[in-house]
Amino acid sequence: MTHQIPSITLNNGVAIPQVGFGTFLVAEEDTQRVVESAFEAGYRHIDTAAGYYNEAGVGAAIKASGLAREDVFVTTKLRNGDQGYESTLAAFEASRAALDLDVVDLYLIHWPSPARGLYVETWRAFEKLLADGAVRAIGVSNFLPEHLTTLLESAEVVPAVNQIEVHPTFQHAATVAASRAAGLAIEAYSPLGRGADLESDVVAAIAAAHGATTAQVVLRWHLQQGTIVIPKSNNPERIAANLDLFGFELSAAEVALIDGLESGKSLGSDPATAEFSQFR
Ligand SMILES: NC(=O)C1=CN([C@@H]2O[C@H](COP(=O)(O)OP(=O)(O)OC[C@H]3O[C@@H](n4cnc5c(N)ncnc54)[C@H](OP(=O)(O)O)[C@@H]3O)[C@@H](O)[C@H]2O)C=CC1
Ligand SMILES: O=C(O)C(=O)[C@@H](O)[C@H](O)C(=O)CO
Repeated sequence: MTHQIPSITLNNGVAIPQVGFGTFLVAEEDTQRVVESAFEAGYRHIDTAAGYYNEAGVGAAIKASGLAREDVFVTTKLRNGDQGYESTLAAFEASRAALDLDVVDLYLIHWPSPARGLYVETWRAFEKLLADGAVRAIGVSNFLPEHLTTLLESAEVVPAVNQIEVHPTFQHAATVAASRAAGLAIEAYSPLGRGADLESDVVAAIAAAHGATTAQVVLRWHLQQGTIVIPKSNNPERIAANLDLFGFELSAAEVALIDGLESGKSLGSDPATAEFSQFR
């Protein structure tokens, strides 16, 4: 099945496919196979991170796929423990080598890690990587409005994206609004609520009305708000189905019903305090 995946144009003119494939918890030894199957299903945007320890598998899949480099969009992220000017530049080189790429499409500060007090200095290194042409776009992840405000006070380049937890039961409205107001695109991580939001009766009823899966309905809800999504699955049928999103449209009333599922309960960690040992 081939899909026409729409792109979002970032604030520096770079186009990012609106649906990408997430690779958190895909083991290094499985990554090449899983990412190759994502390419076969039609994905052209892969989301990895130094802290996922699978960048080499992503790079191997790109090589094995035979796809033209310009047809694949790769995001990776800086580990918390690598924040700082020189350490960021060194960590980027390690990621670039693991991915076996000359240029990374999008590089993100994975978490603000405010206890370290280094994200502003780290951003200066990101700006250098962008100026040097080593990356096509730079952005942040898990930045709350207060972190964006601090960063923007001294940033020369406005981040292109904020990759944050967004799904029907946790819509993160204040952070989405602050990010969009500053010109950042929103990338929703855990877009399916790690599978939990698919259990909703509201979503199930809408899915039945469209002859779609619950995951397709939730992903359409994101897409119709201009949000970039990076669902993850290890299951080949779900990998394919999660990209088959362009044969139906939710009505405004259906979107509003899903909006009503907000619970305020995050499934992840609080960016104000999270540090993460695996991202040391
Ligand atoms: N920047 C950050 O801090 C973070 C970034 N991320 C990124 O976002 C990606 C996605 O987020 P993630 O937390 O994995 O959560 P998702 O919302 O993508 O949910 C993944 C879960 O949903 C299940 N699932 C996927 N598709 C379907 C389907 N069609 N029907 C039923 N169940 C389904 C998967 O199971 P199965 O595999 O069995 O299909 C898996 O258990 C990550 O892989 C990572 O790349 C995630 C967290 C934090
Ligand atoms: O997946 C990521 O990118 C994350 O940062 C999180 O999933 C984080 O590692 C976490 O939630 C650990 O429990």
